Amino acid sequence: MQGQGDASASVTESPTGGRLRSVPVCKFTAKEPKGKTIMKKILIMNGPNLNLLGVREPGIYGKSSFESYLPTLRSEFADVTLEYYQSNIEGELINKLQEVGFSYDGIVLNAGAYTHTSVALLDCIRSLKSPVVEVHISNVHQREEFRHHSMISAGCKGVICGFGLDSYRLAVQGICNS
Ligand SMILES: O=C1C[C@@](O)(C(=O)O)C[C@@H](O)[C@@H]1O
Repeated sequence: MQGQGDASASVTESPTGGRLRSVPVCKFTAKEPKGKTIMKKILIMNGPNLNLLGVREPGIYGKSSFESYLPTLRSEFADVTLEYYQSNIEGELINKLQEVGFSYDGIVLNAGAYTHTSVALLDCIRSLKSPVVEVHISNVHQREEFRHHSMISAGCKGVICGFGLDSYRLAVQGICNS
């Protein structure tokens, strides 16, 4: 928590007659009134084709849309503001990451197929202050070989895959715990 500092320096006589300059002291006062809790802010971001969850390959990704899962997730983290953003466009994902990535407590990112291709997303993630957790619904390591490599993992705090939509809950929990 940040507070407003009141820095002051003073000069005193030392026992040996010399003059001592004291180190400036910061007296911090909490900005928030007592009892007010500050909600953590986490963005959940889905990349291309994840707007089709529930419709797209249900045998792999399940039968629920993300929008229908979100209220359950929010109710499990009542003390966290969980925002949601989806785009099929790489540049839009980057714009959003840059917008929130210097102030939010964390980002849960399922970059979809951009996971396996996007140097631009990796560069962006590496530029941010907020921790990013990479998420996949499916276990990408049990699937085609081109899904085994992630371009973005190296910039992420952690990776969760293979737990269906529960992967998102585990990622939010991971951010809250760290
Ligand atoms: O779009 C997706 C979804 C995915 O990220 C997953 O959540 O399992 C796995 C990716 O390989 C794929 O391109």
